[in-house]
Order: sequence, then C-alpha cells, then structure tokens
Amino acid sequence: ASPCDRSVPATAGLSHDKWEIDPQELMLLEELGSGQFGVVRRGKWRGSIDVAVKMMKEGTMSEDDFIEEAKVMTKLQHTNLVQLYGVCSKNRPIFIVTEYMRHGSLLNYLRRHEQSLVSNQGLLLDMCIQVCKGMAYLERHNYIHRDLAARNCLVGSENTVKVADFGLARYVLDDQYTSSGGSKFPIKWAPPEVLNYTRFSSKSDIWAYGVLMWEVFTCGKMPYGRLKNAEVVERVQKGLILERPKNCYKEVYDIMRKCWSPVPENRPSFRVLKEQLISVAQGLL
Ligand SMILES: CN1CCN(C(=O)c2ccc(Nc3nc(-c4cccc(NC(=O)c5ccc(C(C)(C)C)cc5)c4)cn4ccnc34)cc2)CC1
Repeated sequence: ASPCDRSVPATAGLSHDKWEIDPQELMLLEELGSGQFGVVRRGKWRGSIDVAVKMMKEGTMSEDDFIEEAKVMTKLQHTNLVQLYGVCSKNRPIFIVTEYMRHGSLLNYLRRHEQSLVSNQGLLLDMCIQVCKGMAYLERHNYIHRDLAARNCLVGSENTVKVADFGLARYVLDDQYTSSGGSKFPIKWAPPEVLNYTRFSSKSDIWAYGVLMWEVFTCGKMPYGRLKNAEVVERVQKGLILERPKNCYKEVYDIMRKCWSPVPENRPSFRVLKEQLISVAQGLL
C-alpha cells in the first residue's frame, strides 16, 4: 500500500527492525576481496540495488555489540560516507550490507592510477576534500572513525571518494589489531596520545587524516617506508613528521603539518580543515 493510503496503519512495515535485511532479498555475486573479518562480495539487494556484503568470519568481532551499534550507523547518512544499508543478523555468519563502490579502496586506486594522478594535484586535492567532508559530518555527530586511512576509503563512479568502516574498529576481537602494541595496530596513522594512552578522539582522526593526505599526494606510498612500528613510535614521540611529498604544493603540506601537532587541541577540526582545503583548491585552480 502506498504510504498515503489511510487504510493501512502508519507503522505498517516498521514492525520488523528497519536495519535487519532479509537474506532472501540478497543475491551474492563475485568476491571483492577479504579483509580483517573475512570475505566481501558484491551483491544485488531486491534484485536491482548494487551492494557490498561483508560476511563476518565467526569469532572476529563482538557481534551483539556491533548489531546494537548498526542501528546508529544506519542513521549516519552523507554523500561521502559509504552507506550502511543494514545487517543480516538472524543466522551466522552475519552479513554487513553497504552501498557498493565499484573502484575499490582509495589506496589501490591511487597505486593503480599513479601515472595519471601524479600530475593532477587538483584531483588529488578534490579526493582529500571529499574525505574531509565525510569526516566533518562524523565530527558533527561526535562519531570517531578510529581507523581512518586510504585503505579504509572507497572509490565509486565519477571519482567519488567515501569513508568506509567508521567505528567498526571497536568491534574487532583480535587484540593484535586493537592493542597499540599489537602487530596489526595501525601505528603509522596514530598520534602520540593514541600510542601512549590509546586515547581516541576526533583529534586523533585528524592526525590520521593528515597521514591519509600524505598517502593521497604520494599516490599510495607506505608512510615512513619500511621503518618498523617501534622505529615509527620513537620518531613520532620525538616530534619527527612525514616529509613533504614530491611535487606537493607547500600550502597543502602546511595543512598536513597542522594535523600532526603533538598537542591534540592544536590540531584543526574537520570543519575548519574543509574550508582551508577548499580555499587552497580555489587558489590553485
Ligand atoms: C578495476 N578494478 C578491478 C579490481 N577491483 C575490485 O576488485 C574491487 C571492486 C570494488 C570493491 N568494492 C568494495 N570492496 C570492499 C572491501 C573488499 C575487501 C575488503 C574490505 N575491507 C574489509 O573487509 C575491512 C575493512 C576494514 C576493517 C577494519 C574494521 C579493520 C577497519 C575490517 C575489514 C572491503 C567493501 N566495499 C564496500 C563498498 N564497496 C566495496 C572492491 C574491489 C577494483 C576495480
């Protein structure tokens, strides 16, 4: 019945949990890759909507806590956030269903298109601005990403770039990933207060965003090259920062450096950063 049909009670259709997706409405297609949690596949929802389906390997995440959080995540909606459509939580493994991004991770995209991107500072800056817009939305909603990096952003059609997996890090059970001493902890994207006290905040997301800008302007190089995590921790605590990428505008590098202020409060907000990046983009083009 159409929503304006008076004969049907207004709450019809809301009886089941809105964030719960019926697996029978999903058609699973090719594998897109596998990550921390297991296999990710492309799919079709209700026959026509392109989706990505994360099939959560048992024992990799605290599922009940995540399912609870999914209700909040589905409400976070922005053109630069990969939209969570819902979860299939009635059987195992649980599925996380999101909008589909056809060009894969930003990191792989940068590496694959280095030749055409390296001379296109305008496009690189635009990618950074898109990520900043998504992060400014999360900041406004007091939502911390906790693992912002080019590998956790995705590229869709027309060079759209979106932030993915925001907040998901809280539900990972592998303490090699969750503890700052673990082998899988993203040390190279972490500020001093996270290295020392695992104190996450929107200001620690800002530090990670500065490293993501460095990844973008180097077309996907590994920050600090082959340095071991312990050596990076030592350098960051001594106040050493990443060098200016080759042919990266000075104004852009100056903004990166502000994201790496040792004191969290001295780092800009995503709201301020967005304005600064847009004015640099206008000044350069
Ligand atoms: C021409 N090229 C051919 C090759 N190619 C692809 O194969 C390709 C195409 C599209 C892809 N799209 C997506 N790929 C993924 C995907 C694929 C593999 C692994 C993952 N990531 C994960 O599984 C994962 C990410 C983060 C985390 C924590 C919690 C640690 C932060 C844990 C797990 C995501 C998710 N998506 C959500 C929306 N769209 C996508 C991924 C890959 C890209 C295009």
